[in-house]
Amino acid sequence: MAAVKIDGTAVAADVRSAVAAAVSTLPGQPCLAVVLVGEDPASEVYVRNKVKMTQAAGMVSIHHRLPADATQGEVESLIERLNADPDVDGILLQLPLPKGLDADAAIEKIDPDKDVDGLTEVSAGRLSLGKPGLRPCTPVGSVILAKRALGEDLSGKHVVVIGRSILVGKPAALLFLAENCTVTIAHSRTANLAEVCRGADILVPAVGRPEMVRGDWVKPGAAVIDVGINRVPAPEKGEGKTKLVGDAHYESCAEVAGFITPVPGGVGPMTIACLLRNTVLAACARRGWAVPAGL
Ligand SMILES: Nc1nc2c(c(=O)[nH]1)N[C@@H](CN(C=O)c1ccc(C(=O)N[C@@H](CCC(=O)O)C(=O)O)cc1)CN2
Repeated sequence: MAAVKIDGTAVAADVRSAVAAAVSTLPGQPCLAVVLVGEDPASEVYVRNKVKMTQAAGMVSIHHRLPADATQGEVESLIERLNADPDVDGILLQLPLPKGLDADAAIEKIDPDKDVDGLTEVSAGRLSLGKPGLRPCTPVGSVILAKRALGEDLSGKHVVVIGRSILVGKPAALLFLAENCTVTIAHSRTANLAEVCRGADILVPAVGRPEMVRGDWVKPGAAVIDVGINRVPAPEKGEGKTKLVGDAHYESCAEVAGFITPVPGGVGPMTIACLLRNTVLAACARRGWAVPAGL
């Protein structure tokens, strides 16, 4: 039987609606500042969408652009200005940064209470200690989609996350652990990777290797939450054309899985929706507002 497709675009729209409804009940407007350095075309699109969706949710959007030859000092002093600005609730530094800039050092300058990407060491520490804090957006989106597939209670499910990146793999593993799942982090040195994956009730490929996970890696009925977004050549669409594929080979995995997220239209759209949610949570925590119900 073919897997049920989990429509991340629709779930993300639900999350954005819940954010907009929550914002309309707040005593003020949360504000998100997005910093884009350079002219990476994909980043331009993501930032444009972030600005548009922030405004559509009733929040204030500030967009700062720096040239590709901006210095580390210029990036960090902009972040420090945004830290000091009482009107700014969330700061997002769009990644990747142009070559020559140190993204980790720049991220570390972000006030953890405004770290709506959940990427600072303080945010990572809060997550690993199970303390309240802002959580990385894509991993949060992955957990929400897993719950849409399998129900709110994920306790006891065996989750295999493939990949150990700071942006996705490690925080996703910790978030599933917080849901009382049994979590395995697999990676490039994992022995018998296919066999490890076949043990998963929830399989989360997050390695950036196009269509690496095949149907025979999937336990019948499992949920595949595909975090990979890879642009690959698509000669079938014409010369020089490309398409997006996940880290899972959709057709073969869908034959075996119970649920699967597509690419595009799966985890990707959840990233911005969860960013908007984090901005509201950051604003409530900083300004002493109660978190509206439904968030
Ligand atoms: N500071 C950050 N930088 C980056 C992050 C991040 O979470 N924080 N993630 C990615 C880019 N990203 C948001 O910034 C992002 C990626 C993908 C999508 C998305 O909706 N993808 C669509 C396909 C879009 C397309 O056609 O190209 C999908 O999967 O359906 C949204 C946001 C790296 N940088």
